[in-house]
Amino acid sequence: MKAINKMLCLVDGEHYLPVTQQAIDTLNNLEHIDVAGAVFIGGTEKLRDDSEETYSQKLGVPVQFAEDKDIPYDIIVSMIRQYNIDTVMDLSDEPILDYPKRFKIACSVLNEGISYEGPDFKFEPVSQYDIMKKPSITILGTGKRIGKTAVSGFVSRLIDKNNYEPCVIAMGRGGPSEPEIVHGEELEITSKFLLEQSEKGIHAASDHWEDALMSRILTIGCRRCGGGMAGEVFLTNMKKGAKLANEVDSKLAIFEGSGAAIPPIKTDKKITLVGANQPIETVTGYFGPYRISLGDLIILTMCEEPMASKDKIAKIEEFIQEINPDAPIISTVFRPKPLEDISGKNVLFATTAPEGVKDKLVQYLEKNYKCKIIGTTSHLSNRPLLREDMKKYMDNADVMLSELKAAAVDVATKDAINAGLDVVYCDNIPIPINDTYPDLSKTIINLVNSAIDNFDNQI
Ligand SMILES: Nc1ncnc2c1ncn2[C@@H]1O[C@H](COP(=O)(O)OP(=O)(O)OP(=O)(O)O)[C@@H](O)[C@H]1O
Ligand SMILES: O=C(O)[C@@H](COP(=O)(O)O)OP(=O)(O)O
Repeated sequence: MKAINKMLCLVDGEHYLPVTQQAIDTLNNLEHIDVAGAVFIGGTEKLRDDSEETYSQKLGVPVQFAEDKDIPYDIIVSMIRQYNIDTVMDLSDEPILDYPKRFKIACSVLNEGISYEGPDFKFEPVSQYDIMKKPSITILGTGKRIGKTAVSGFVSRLIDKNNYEPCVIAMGRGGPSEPEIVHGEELEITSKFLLEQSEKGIHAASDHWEDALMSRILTIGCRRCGGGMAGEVFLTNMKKGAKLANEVDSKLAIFEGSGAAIPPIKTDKKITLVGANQPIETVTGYFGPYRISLGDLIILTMCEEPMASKDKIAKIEEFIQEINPDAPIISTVFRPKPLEDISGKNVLFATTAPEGVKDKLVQYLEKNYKCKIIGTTSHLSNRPLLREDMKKYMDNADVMLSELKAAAVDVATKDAINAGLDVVYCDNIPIPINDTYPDLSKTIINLVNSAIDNFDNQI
């Protein structure tokens, strides 16, 4: 049986009161809707009386007024809680609400776990299915390639080393049709093995292969198609993957988002990744604040020039602090870490990192891994350009060093093996930009411990 939908309406004084009243009556006349209250969010053009009492009487529902000229985001949230609201219905419009204000309302409403609707839109909080029978965490992000897999690898290795026995469940747009277990803890995942997988038609650079190779733990690969503005996916088999995660030999599950899509599984704690390289409005506007508010720990990635200036990093940190004051924030950069010894070798380095940081990464590799980088390509995700770049340098290289992403297997690994090169894969390690931030490893262990406490307290 369908439950009654308790609504909170957003109204304004730019509408003539009888018009708003008709809209509320129309909603209330529907059997499944109960308008439990209204928030007067501003506007005086057609306002004849500005008392909460008169408005409440005329509209037939409790009304609260904005106390100042800005949109009363806090009153909307407090009324949602007070009246146990299911849906916020927007009966206002320009000029009181513009797009940025509506997104801000949407983030506040979705954060309360309810829907925000207007005449031609409906936003819903991301699905969170309650499946897990062991402690779990989520790693989600505000965009594509901002380092979820890199951080997930760092987290899994760290907690594995500390005997928490994690497994990782990843979903990707190249993931398998049935959730697939990869025993990273047992399998020897070599370049030849990955190439064999790729030749069977599998996306062998998919996130769960990367996780398994980089972290040497059990991973479960899932797929997803599409991603909504607030992080919902159109299709995924991650629910099945979560059930599998309950059964496998591990004590803690790490769910990894894909792009800006959020794993649809209810977990005990969440880490939100924010890319300092992203346009600032993607972080501070649209559904960036929603994702940031979901995090119990916020890791800012790519915090260096040319992706982000000091000023931009400070602005993002300040914004995060304002909207999610309880979550620790740690600003980081990534540095490459080859999985095998490449000292003394002539290396061709393939990455998806932007051209602008290439020189920094090359210097870092040469200094820390005593190799000679004789050529690089940042075209790992563009097969024709990658092939062209590889041809230029392959004759002089001993080793193909590549991230395990995009065309790393079907092009980089394949062509390198054919040319007689050794293939070594390369991880990306998050490193805090200075020591004013909380210690990354300790903060992650604290988060994992509180996820375990949270799980234990719910049993
Ligand atoms: N110093 C750096 N500066 C900028 N980008 C870097 C740097 N080092 C590595 N990168 C890039 O950061 C990205 C991290 O990718 P990763 O797969 O971890 O992100 P993701 O958020 O999991 O991506 P997806 O959305 O595909 O799941 C890679 O493209 C990598 O090349
Ligand atoms: O298909 C996958 O597993 C990932 C990784 O793809 P590549 O990095 O290998 O392209 O794609 P996602 O949908 O998360 O962007």
